[in-house]
Amino acid sequence: SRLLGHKEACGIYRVDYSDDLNRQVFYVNGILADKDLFCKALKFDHAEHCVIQNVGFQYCGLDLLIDELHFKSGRKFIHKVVRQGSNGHNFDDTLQKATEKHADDISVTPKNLVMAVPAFFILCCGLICPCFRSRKKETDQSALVKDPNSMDSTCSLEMNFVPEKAPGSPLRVPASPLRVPPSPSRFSMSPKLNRIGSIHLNMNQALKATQNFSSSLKIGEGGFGMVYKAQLPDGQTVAIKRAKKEHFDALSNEFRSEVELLAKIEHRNLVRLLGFVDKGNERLIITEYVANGTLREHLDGGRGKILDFNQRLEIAIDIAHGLTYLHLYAEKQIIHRDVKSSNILLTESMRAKVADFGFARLGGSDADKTHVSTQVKGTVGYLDPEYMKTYQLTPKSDVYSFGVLLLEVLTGRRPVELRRPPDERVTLRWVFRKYNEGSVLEMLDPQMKESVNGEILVKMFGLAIQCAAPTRKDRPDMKIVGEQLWAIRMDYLRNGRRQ
Ligand SMILES: Nc1ncnc2c1ncn2[C@@H]1O[C@H](COP(=O)(O)OP(=O)(O)OP(=O)(O)O)[C@@H](O)[C@H]1O
Repeated sequence: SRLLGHKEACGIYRVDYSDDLNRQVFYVNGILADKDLFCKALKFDHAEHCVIQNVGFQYCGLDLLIDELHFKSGRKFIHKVVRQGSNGHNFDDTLQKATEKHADDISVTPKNLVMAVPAFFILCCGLICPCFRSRKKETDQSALVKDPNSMDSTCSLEMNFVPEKAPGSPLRVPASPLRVPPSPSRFSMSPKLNRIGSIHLNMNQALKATQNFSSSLKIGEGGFGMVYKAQLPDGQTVAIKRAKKEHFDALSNEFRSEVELLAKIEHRNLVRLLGFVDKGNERLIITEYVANGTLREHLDGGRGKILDFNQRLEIAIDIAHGLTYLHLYAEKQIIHRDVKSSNILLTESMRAKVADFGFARLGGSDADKTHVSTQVKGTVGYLDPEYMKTYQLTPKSDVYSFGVLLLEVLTGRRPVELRRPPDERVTLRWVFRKYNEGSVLEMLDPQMKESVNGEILVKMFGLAIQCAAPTRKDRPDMKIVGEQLWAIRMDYLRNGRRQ
């Protein structure tokens, strides 16, 4: 048998484990796995004469090998070993896919995460400024490499509106070309958008629906501007986002991007675009109204009842499904770019919808194109460090943000909490340390009174950490994340509640 050092290629599977405080956690190709699968992978590699240091043979009936190995005392984490594999089935298929994709990669080791996290922290501190938000101006470099498909390169978007002086015209205008006045201006109707059958409001109608943008109907405010709850004559309640005037120039691309992207998608876990107004000094987006506030508000306890664990799991699954749709099933791949808890809206039945596509970008459409080069946008604390470094945007940037968000869901903490002691300020860093110490129970949101089985928590935290891996190739696809969460939920419902 060969004794391998780090990063040497051998075997089909990359196997990792940790056994802090007698809690064993197994991974195969960076994905949480049960012991059987772990041992299967390990034995396979062993049969291939690939033996790795500290890999947990003792759990798999391979004790004879232990003497050959130089086990260190205390915590053990290991790694790396990848080679082209053979076809498997079920979970093996996933592993196989991951194996092929990760061939040259460094996996999420404590070592490289520990190295990445201070860098992440430094970045956070550098970017934190007055608000926790970074919307960097486009750099020369990114402008040069900008993808032609990027929304930023759209010169003008023709917008859709009904003439303002159409007395008595219904607010909901059926999509009919006959209603579309041809207009030479850049605000004229887009045939493509008109076909989607959105609600079309003119400014008078929008003013009426929002009672002149009454502060009593204001439901929120974001970077884009104010958001109002509005009632249409047919009784339908909608949300209307109104751009701040001073941001018109800066927001024009964002506005167009949001309208175009939202217009194309329909999924129960994504906030639906219903209409838009782009007229003179006003830019409005009309979306479905989601009644129960943001996920962040619920985590902060600002909505009364504290989310229970099952609700948190369902919310995480909903978000994963919404993002999977954007990444895989939308007409064109869409990368959200601003996945965060304040962009998740909850319905009355506590189902989650992903909102705010203001930063969204179309992903690479060519088969061989893996990323879009674009300006860095998003929110500090959620930003993929690799994207910040390379300007290369892929769906894995959303996976990273989702990982950070999942930690919020589990701990209730924000990604960065400056009022905490220094070693707890960056939630991801704190979680990683606690996770390695085997203290998962201590990380659970203290507002949540119920007890959750430690095994379930290990899986959840493990998945979140993996999503937030510093290198994108070590992060699972959103679809796999959804499947994993689903499996964890099944497990939880069967036997995850602690007595
Ligand atoms: N469709 C909606 N239904 C109900 N409430 C909404 C809707 N959209 C937004 N809101 C409310 O308005 C607030 C502001 O939303 P908005 O998307 O403009 O900003 P944000 O996401 O909080 O911040 P930013 O846009 O700067 O990232 C939200 O936090 C939410 O409370």
